[in-house]
Amino acid sequence: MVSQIIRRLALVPQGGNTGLVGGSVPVQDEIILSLSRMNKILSFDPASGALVAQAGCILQNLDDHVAQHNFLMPLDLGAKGSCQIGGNISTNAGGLRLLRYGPLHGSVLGLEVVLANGQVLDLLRTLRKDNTGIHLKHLFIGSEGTLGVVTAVSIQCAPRPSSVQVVFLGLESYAAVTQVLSKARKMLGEILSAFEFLDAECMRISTSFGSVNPLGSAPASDAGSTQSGQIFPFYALVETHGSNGAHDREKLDAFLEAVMADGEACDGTVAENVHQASQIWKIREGISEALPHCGAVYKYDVSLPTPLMHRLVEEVRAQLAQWPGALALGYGHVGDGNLHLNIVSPKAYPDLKAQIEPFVFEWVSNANGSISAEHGLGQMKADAIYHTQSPTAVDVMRSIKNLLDPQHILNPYKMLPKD
Ligand SMILES: O=C(O)CC[C@@H](O)C(=O)O
Ligand SMILES: [Zn+2]
Repeated sequence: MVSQIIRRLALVPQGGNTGLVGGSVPVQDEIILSLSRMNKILSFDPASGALVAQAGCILQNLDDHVAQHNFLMPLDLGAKGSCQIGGNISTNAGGLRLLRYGPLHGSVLGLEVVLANGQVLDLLRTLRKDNTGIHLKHLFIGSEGTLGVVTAVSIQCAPRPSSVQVVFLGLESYAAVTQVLSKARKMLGEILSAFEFLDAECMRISTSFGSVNPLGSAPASDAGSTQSGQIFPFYALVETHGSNGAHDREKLDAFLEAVMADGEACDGTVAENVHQASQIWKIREGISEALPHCGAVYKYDVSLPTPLMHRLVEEVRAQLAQWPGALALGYGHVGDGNLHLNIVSPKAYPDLKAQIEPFVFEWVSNANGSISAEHGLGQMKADAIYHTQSPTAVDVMRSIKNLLDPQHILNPYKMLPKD
């Protein structure tokens, strides 16, 4: 660190390098600072659930560790087998169960951070409550390694649920997805742990690359669906985490019965075992992995008011006719108002991105949404920050950057726009 200050060499902190906006990839000649060998678990307190670990620990390994004490990491991502906790913190990763366990700003108890001047900022406490001045840890959660390098973390784990239930529903419209979401919030309340949706295009792509649609080959349901065996316009994956299997199942059955009886869902299935549950999750988690097999992929990760989420996909779709073979698909964390809009095309059309991207960003901005819900800005979206943040907010961010990293040696060219 000291020699870097003298030479002012720029560096890019890198964890599992699983990000989607180029935040951990050098732009010019920055040195990659890999955290991979800082992979020690420092302590776990089974009374409070506080875990202290170095930044290079892989999320899955941490979850396996706390599982021995019947706890669970408060975040879960498709990339859990390779992403690292330091990267998760630095990007404020959201993931599949934010709906239940909240954002990292709530569960991170403390951090150790190396500053640009080489000082170690020790904020590695395990306290739930600590109102002694400004909560500095929040500056480093989600600032993508531009203000300091996170080297260790203390995080609040949640009790591991003894009962996990997964339901998969086929629906006729996006409006039905939002109605079923309201019903899930009401009827499943405190046990609801995830509510994800995908459209028919996603189902087609995910099943072409190995996932199995549990509603695709099922016999007609009790609700009299005539559509089993076909692809529904929309699907919802609903998961519960609870502590009493019989009660949770009772609640889930009542929920399923209600959404069928009210005509909101056309078909549905409950996973009867862990294998079936993971097959259902594979449909959802497999989308992102399957997309690159379809050709060029343009990715958007936006926050929108829930009722508007799929309208954006439809409006983008209406514009794609001029690029033969290009498809827009929508899926994501509908319970968190987070849409993953992806466009795939058999070949890369240089003008597609140039025309569609401003349209998407302006649409999101007009709807008071965010152009980056959970993936961050990295190098790919940094210049789009003004679509979500005001010039005053960006000025404050720049001032903080200049204060903590006056030489701009920490992850330069990321998160903040060029001008
Ligand atoms: O690839 C994407 O667009 C989303 C990736 C990830 O955030 C997910 O929720 O699967
Ligand atoms: Zn996501």
